[in-house]
Amino acid sequence: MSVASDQMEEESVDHKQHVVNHNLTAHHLKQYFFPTEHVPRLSASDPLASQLIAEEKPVVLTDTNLCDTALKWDLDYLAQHMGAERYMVFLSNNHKFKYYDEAKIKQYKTNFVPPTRRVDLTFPEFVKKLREWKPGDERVYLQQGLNNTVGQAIVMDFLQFNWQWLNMQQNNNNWGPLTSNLLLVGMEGNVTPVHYDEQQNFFSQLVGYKRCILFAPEHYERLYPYPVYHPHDRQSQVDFDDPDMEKFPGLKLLQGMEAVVGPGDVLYIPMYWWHQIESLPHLGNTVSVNFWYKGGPTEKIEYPLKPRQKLAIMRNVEKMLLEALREPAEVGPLLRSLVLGRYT
Ligand SMILES: O=C(O)C(=O)[C@H]1CC[C@@H](C(=O)O)C1
Ligand SMILES: [Zn+2]
Repeated sequence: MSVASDQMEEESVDHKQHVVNHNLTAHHLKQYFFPTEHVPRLSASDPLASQLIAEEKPVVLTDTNLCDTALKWDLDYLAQHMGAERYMVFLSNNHKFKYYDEAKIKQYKTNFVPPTRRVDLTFPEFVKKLREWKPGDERVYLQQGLNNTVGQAIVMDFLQFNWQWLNMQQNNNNWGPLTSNLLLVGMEGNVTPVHYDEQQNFFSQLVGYKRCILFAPEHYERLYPYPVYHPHDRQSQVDFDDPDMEKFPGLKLLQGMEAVVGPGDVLYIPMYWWHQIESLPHLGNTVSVNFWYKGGPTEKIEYPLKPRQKLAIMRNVEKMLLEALREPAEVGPLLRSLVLGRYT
C-alpha cells in the first residue's frame, strides 16, 4: 500500500476512533436546527442508571453484556446463519426510512404514497444488494422480527443474551411482556425519522455506530405528529432536513438529547419518547436488535398526570371522535368548534 493510502488508512482509523469516542462535536455530526444535550452514558450497575430507567428517562448503558454473543453478527455471519428464509427489507429512494402502517392505508381515503417499498429477500440476496449499492440506487434496510425461522447458530446466540439482567429490569420497572425483537441491518447513512413507539425499548447496538436523537413526550406540540388514523401515525410531520418553521412554529422551542451508540451499548428509549435513529455516514453498515416491552399496568393514577399519560388521552380522544364521526375530515372541525373561543 502506498504511503498516501497508508496515510488515508491512518486518518480513516483516526476519524473512526474520533467519532467512536462518542464525541458529539458538531463537525462530525450533521447540525440540526435544535439544541441537544448528551444522553448519560452509565454503567448498568450505577444506581443513577436504574433511577433514570425507573423515571422513564433515556440512558446509554455501556456494560450490560446484553448481546455479547451477537457482537459477531456481521453481514457474513448473518448471511451464513440466518437460514434460507426471506426477510423484510425496505427500499428507499433517499436516506429516510419513514415507517407507515399498511393496515391504515385502506381506511385512509386520501391517496397515500408510501415513502418506501417493502420486498422479502433472503439474507444473502440482501447482502448482495447492499454490497453492490452505488449512488443513485435505492438504499436498503432489513428490519425483521427475530422468530423461529432463523438458523440454529442465531438461536444459540440469542439464548445466551443477558436475560437475567433483562428480566430484572422488566420486573423492577413493572413492565409488561417482551413483545418482539427487531433485527435491524442498515447501510451507513440510513435514517429512521423522528417518531415515538407505545412500548418500552432496550435498543442494543451490535455492529457500527448510530446517532440516536430523542425528545421527551412533552415536546408533542413541537413535533406535530400525523393524525392517529393516518398511515404515518406516531411519526412527526416535520422533515428535519427541511423544517417548515411557518407551518410548524413550535419547532423553534424544540430541544432534545442525543447519543452515539456503538457495539455493546444499550440505549433505553422510554415509551412515548420521540426518537430519530441514524446510521452514521462513512462508518460502515450497522446491526442492531431492539427489545420492545409493553408498558406496565397503571396501578393508581396520580395527579398531575405525566405527559405520556396526556398523550395516551389525546390518542384515545382522536380514536373515539373518528369512531363517532366516521369521517376523518370532520374530526378537526369538531375539535375547533369545541376549543376556539371557549378553551383558548
Ligand atoms: O427501535 C425502535 O424503536 C425503532 O424505531 C427502530 C426502527 C428502525 C430502527 C433504526 O435503528 O433505524 C430503530
Ligand atoms: Zn422506534
